[in-house]
Order: sequence, then structure tokens, then C-alpha cells
Amino acid sequence: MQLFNNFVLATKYSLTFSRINGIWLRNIQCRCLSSIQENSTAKNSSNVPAANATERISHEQKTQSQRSQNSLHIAVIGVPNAGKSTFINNLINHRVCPTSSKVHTTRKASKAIYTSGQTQLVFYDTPGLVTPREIKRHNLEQNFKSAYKHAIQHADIIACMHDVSNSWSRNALHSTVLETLNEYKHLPSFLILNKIDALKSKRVLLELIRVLTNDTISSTQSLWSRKQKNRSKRIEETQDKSPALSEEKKEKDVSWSNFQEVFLVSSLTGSGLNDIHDYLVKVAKERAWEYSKGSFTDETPEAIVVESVRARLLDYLPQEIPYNLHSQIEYYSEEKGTIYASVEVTCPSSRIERLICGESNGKLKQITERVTSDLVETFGKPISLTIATRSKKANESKKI
Ligand SMILES: Nc1nc2c(ncn2[C@@H]2O[C@H](COP(=O)(O)OP(=O)(O)OP(=O)(O)O)[C@@H](O)[C@H]2O)c(=O)[nH]1
Repeated sequence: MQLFNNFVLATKYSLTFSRINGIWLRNIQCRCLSSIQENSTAKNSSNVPAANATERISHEQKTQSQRSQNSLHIAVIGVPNAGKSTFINNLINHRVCPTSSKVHTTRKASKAIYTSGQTQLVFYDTPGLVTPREIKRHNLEQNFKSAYKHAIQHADIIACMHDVSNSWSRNALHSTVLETLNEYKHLPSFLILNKIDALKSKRVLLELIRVLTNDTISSTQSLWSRKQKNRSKRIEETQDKSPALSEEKKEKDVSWSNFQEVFLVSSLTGSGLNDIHDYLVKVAKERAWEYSKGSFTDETPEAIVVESVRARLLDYLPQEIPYNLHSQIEYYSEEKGTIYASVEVTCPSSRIERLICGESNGKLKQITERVTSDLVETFGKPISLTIATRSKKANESKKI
């Protein structure tokens, strides 16, 4: 449903193309979009000394309102392509994390922030959990594996995303996921069975819940709304018992016994996301917000532009080719409410560069259009984007 909304929003943009100095520019005017706000820490404002009575009152009011603020930091983990970024974007109803149909779209842990009522949810979108072999195969950065650790260390709870659409892998939690859950067993965790829309028969889900939770959560229990009453008690009990559990009881190597809850969702269609939202709001901790109300991410706009280009290159180019490209920002500015950005994509050879550009630069134009509309959704502002390709060997560049 949320995707449909995005589509409706997208139809409100008027699109124009212009070619300046041989460069295709696509200017998108959007009519009714809110603007993304700069991140600023709300926390620090409590340290400002009140200079006079009025300031003191407003300071006290602020402190009072901070006292009633809740927040929760959620690390979303899972194997590559499980749907972590899609889940976060659709739960917070804002396109913050780049997504693609290929694995390893997310290369570093980034935050997506959602504030509703008194509660601020901070999601950590983490790179897919990988083995050293996969790091080599997909030319991943050396710090790829440690990126999610940094995220989990700052999390209050772990959301474990499991793709049920793949009949080969759905019957077991991946070894990297189990290793991570075990390493951070002091943190509460919950299981998300994602992509249920792709299942022909939902009956398989009951057995999956049984197997993946080691029979500790039954399918009827997994409906969160039915067990809210026992929730707090159970979290405390599990947290106390976690270390002992791991010593006394050996986990089956496909399951995890300490999940607090199980949710069945389709991140793509939005089905089941409201239940997770309500659950997270309920378990949020009484704590002052770290970000101001309008913040959606802690990423710089330049980084968002580059990552969005990278994500669409993954979508549009075959096999391993996009993994060998290097994208970097050439230019970024904002003038009169419009973003102007240029990204350079370095290709390993002119053959690959030709492949990206396509006949008469048709493919590069398509990619540029797609990234542009992604970025309009993210920033809520018109954007004029240029993607330039350059071959490492030929040292010449093409621009669209
Ligand atoms: N059918 C279906 N597809 C989904 C769902 N959620 C995500 N996808 C698709 O799965 C693919 C991967 O989604 P991402 O959100 O990029 O996955 P990720 O886990 O962040 O991937 P990495 O960056 O590799 O870690 C995309 O093509 C999504 O459209 C879902 O609920 N149903």
C-alpha cells in the first residue's frame, strides 16, 4: 500500500529534459512534498543555561517534554537480499535506504529515523551478513563484516530478517545470523519472516515458526497482539536467563530459542508492518530523543546520492559487473530549493562503460531517470542529476 502511495506521489512531478553542453539533464518539479530536515541532536539542548526567567521556563518545559520521550534503537540484521532496507523504508514510510534486486546493496550501517507521537525509532540498516568467501567474490570492503557489529553495539533490540520466499534457505537460520545472535545474546531479539506475499501457500509458515524458534513460540503465540500482557515479564525473564540458556542448552544449528516475538510480513506490500511498529513503540525505552523530530537519516545528502546511483546500477546491470564500478560525488549543491548533483562512475574498461551507456546512451539515461525519481522521494525536492561514466583505461568520460 505504501508503494502505491509513493507511485501516486511520483505522478505529481512534472518532468522535463534538457541537454546542456552535451549533458542530459532531467529536471523534476514536485508539487507537494515535505522537505528533509538537517539532523541535529535534540539532546544537547537540555544543557543550555537559562539566561532569564522566560528562557528558564522554556528550558524546564523542554526538560519536562524530554522526560516523556521514548526511543528505541533497532539493529536490522539478516543475510543479503532478505529485504532489510525495503522493510525499513516502508515501515518509516520514507525512502531512506537504497534497495535493489541484487545482494549487497547496503555496504555500511546507516540509520533511518522515525518519530511518531512521543516515540523515536532509530533503525540501523546493516549490510547483509556474509562469509569471508562472499567478501572476496563481491569485491566488498574489508570493513564490511564489522559494519553491522558497530550497529548492534548501539542497539536495544535486534530485528532478525528472514526471507521465506526462497524454499532452499527458508528452513534454517543462516549460520552467520546464528553466530551474530549468539554473540549478542544479551540483547532481546525478534524474528521477521519476510516476503510472505511470494508464498503460494501460507501453511508452510506455521512449521517454519516452529522450526526457526526451536518450538519456543507457537504460531498462535506469534500474533503479538494476543500476548501483550505477558510481554514485559517475558523480556525480563529471557534477559536474565540468556547466558545460562546458552551454556546449558545447545541450540539446534538452524534455530534460535530466544526470540521474543515472530512477525509475518511483506515489506514490499506493507502487510504486517503495523504490528511491528506497534510492538516497537510499546517496548521503547523512556529516554530523550537523540534526533530532532523531522530527521530521517544521519547520512550526508552526498552519500545518499552516491548510494542511490550504486543501487540502480546494481538493478540495471547484469551479474557481477556493477560490483566492479566505483561511484563518487563530483558536485553537489542546493539552490533555491533544487538539488544539483553530479556523480562519476568509474568503469574498469571501455567495454564495460559502453555496456552501462547502452545504445545511444539509452541505458544510462534510463538509470539516471530512475535514480532521479528515487532521490525526489528521499529528499522531497526537485533534483537535477548528472551521471558521468569514465573508463579507467581510456581516461575519457561520457555524461548523461
Ligand atoms: N516479493 C517480495 N520482495 C521483497 C520483499 N521485501 C523486499 N523484497 C525485494 O527483495 C530485494 C532485496 O531487498 P533489499 O531491501 O534491498 O534487501 P536487503 O536485505 O537490504 O539487501 P542487502 O543490501 O543485500 O543486505 C528487492 O528486490 C526487494 O524489492 C517482500 O516483502 N516481498
